[in-house]
Amino acid sequence: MPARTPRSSTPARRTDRRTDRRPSTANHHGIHLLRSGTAVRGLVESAALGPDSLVLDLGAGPGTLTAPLARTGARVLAIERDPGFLARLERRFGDHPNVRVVAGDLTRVPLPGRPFQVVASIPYDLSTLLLRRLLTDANGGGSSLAAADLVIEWGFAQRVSRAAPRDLETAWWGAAYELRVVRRVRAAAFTPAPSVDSAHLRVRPRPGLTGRRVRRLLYAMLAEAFRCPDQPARTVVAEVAGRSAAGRILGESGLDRGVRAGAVPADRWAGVARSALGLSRR
Ligand SMILES: C[S@@+](CC[C@H](N)C(=O)[O-])C[C@H]1O[C@@H](n2cnc3c(N)ncnc32)[C@H](O)[C@@H]1O
Repeated sequence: MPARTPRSSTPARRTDRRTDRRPSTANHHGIHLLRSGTAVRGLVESAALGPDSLVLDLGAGPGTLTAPLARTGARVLAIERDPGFLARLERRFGDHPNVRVVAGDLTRVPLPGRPFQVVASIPYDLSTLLLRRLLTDANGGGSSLAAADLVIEWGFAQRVSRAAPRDLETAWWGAAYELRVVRRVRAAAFTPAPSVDSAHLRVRPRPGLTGRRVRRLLYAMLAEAFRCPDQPARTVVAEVAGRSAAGRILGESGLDRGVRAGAVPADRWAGVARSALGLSRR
């Protein structure tokens, strides 16, 4: 895929602000297009799409992912805001029966109301914002995301997929969703190559966490745990679920009595919340 200089000033694949690292590429728009067939195939296969699926290609560029997504038979929304890329997408997919090219800004384009998947190589600088848009919050607000396979900056992927997250927001994401790095996507897999590697991040909602009560309880525990990560997890559970139940809940969840709240893996908190409500942990 030849490098192409878009006409707009789109800040596409720039490093997420939290990392302070910036691609050193000469491409002043910072747009890095996927050119690795392995990475593209890995994303599309992981998504396991079929004719009933609705999939969003967020930041579709020239259609590198849009084309293999369309071949699965899924309905594809290719969302892009760069006029040059949009014209190219229209030329390629304007007559395609299951592709709709959407001119829109990823920060505010309306997301579908029905369950949808995302397969996309998203702009680095929108990574946090897009996860916030896609992943549901403790009150069930957010989108109808069923699954996502994303190419994001390696460091950001490591941060959000840590077993023991360091902040409340990533702990919530890790508790409510399985966030797994499937593979490293080397800088050379893009043209032009950015200065940092990327990752294929697989995002799937964890089963058994759809109810409002369990989500609220889970969030309350995480909030208490991250208010003071050095306190024992037992204190957190006692605070939220009651002192008398704390021992039983910890035992059922297989957590050591003395473990620090900040050291408990995010997915274990999901099990704790389910135990606290008398739900089975699987
Ligand atoms: C990393 S490139 C990926 C392009 C293509 N999907 C690929 O894999 O080669 C990110 C794309 O997002 C687009 N983009 C950046 N910011 C955007 C925004 N706010 N709204 C819509 N598209 C945006 C860029 O124009 C660019 O095409």
